[in-house]
Amino acid sequence: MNAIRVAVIGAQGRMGAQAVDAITEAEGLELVATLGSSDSLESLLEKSIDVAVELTVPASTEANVRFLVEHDIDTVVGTTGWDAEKLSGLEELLAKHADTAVLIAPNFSIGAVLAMRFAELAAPYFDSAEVVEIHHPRKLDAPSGTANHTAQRIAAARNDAGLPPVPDATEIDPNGARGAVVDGIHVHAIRQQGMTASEEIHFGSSGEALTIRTDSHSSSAFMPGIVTAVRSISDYTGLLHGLENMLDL
Ligand SMILES: NC(=O)C1=CN([C@@H]2O[C@H](COP(=O)(O)OP(=O)(O)OC[C@H]3O[C@@H](n4cnc5c(N)ncnc54)[C@H](O)[C@@H]3O)[C@@H](O)[C@H]2O)C=CC1
Ligand SMILES: O=C(O)C1=N[C@H](C(=O)O)C[C@H](O)C1
Repeated sequence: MNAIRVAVIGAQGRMGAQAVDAITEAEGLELVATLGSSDSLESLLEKSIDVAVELTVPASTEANVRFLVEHDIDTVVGTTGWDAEKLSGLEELLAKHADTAVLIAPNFSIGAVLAMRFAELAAPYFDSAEVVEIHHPRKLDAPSGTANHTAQRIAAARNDAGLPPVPDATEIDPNGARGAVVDGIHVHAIRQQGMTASEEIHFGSSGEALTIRTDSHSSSAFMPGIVTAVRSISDYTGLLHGLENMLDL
């Protein structure tokens, strides 16, 4: 069987550099292009790329991914900053490229993917739910893509179960101490030197609490997920939001 021909975009970044190594070492994958911020995406078109891995910055990712879809290249995206409007625009574009797939994965770590699933399962059983994410201070966006995705999934599970809004008597909060609110779920972002990425999901009901925590101690946590996604994306078409869609969770 022919090797899957892979390009990494954002190859000089923290994630991109590790992805280059992981793809180079992975059986059945062949790294054929690495692009940095000054390289043109056009250069990919003569290289018969099967899968592009996009690990850049929130300001660049949408244009990069749209270019790749327009040229029918399956794409695995780790970059954050994908809001509902950008996702629906991408879905519309993918509808015109019926054989092409894009995975937008807020988090490639299996621990984080499972934590989100556990949170979704727990959500209908608790009155209160809040998300706390902790990242390195170089991170450009807040709340993290993972925290947004977690809050959205908790909110959807609560909604499906017919739960009312989370209880909260706060009337006075001039400085935003209650954090961001994503689909009715409060999300708090901490930036801490020495951290890679962590998330805590706090649930509470009368007399009890449940805390789910996931820690990524280094970017190596994300590499098996990237390799899995690159290997399986050709089995899909359209937009997949979250690695869980490829893991049968
Ligand atoms: N989904 C996941 O599991 C993970 C996602 N991330 C996300 O991945 C993204 C990248 O993270 P890091 O590698 O830590 O950031 P980074 O800042 O170290 O790397 C980003 C790289 O992209 C390059 N770049 C910017 N615009 C570009 C363009 N148009 N074309 C090509 N390269 C371009 C920059 O020059 C830089 O080298 C962030 O959005 C981060 O939140 C980070 C870790 C895990
Ligand atoms: O910027 C990071 O580092 C990370 N970004 C992703 C996010 O925003 O959720 C994934 C992980 O948390 C690391």
